[in-house]
Amino acid sequence: MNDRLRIALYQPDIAGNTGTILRFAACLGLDVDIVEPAGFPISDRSLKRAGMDYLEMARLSRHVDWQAFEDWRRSEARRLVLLSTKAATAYTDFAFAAGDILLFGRESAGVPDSVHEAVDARLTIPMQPGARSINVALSVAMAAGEAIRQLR
Ligand SMILES: C[S@@+](CC[C@H](N)C(=O)[O-])C[C@H]1O[C@@H](n2cnc3c(N)ncnc32)[C@H](O)[C@@H]1O
Repeated sequence: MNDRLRIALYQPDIAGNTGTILRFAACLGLDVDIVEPAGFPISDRSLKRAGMDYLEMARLSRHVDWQAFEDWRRSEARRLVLLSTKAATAYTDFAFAAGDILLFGRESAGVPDSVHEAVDARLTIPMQPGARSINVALSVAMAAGEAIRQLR
């Protein structure tokens, strides 16, 4: 196993967000996992528009479903760290480690309870009272930015 940070997207359903995240990850040297099914084909025009030519640089692994992703992750002995609006620990209070996978939920529904329970840690980005959630690509940038800051 290499010690790069990874970004995992659970069944993403907005192609433009995934393209933005793939561009971000390519620029920063992060690997990306997509846990399928996604709500769009990987050839989607919005994904290509947001990811631009950075898609060619992106290190993307696709997993056919959650079980396939989990089997692979356990074989690599990587920690899985979920970013969730329902977590109690602030992402800035967590000690990230090399090789961690930061997991983000789908835009429409986050992750199911079974996934919430399967992870090693659950973190939140504190928001103002009444705010529901941050765009998933922005939450990737915030959490990955903090992990990179700690591990630099
Ligand atoms: C648009 S949000 C999902 C909203 C969904 N209705 C829910 O209740 O989870 C998409 C993903 O972005 C991440 N996210 C958004 N805001 C967040 C926050 N304040 N803290 C941590 N993660 C957040 C989470 O991974 C979330 O599953």
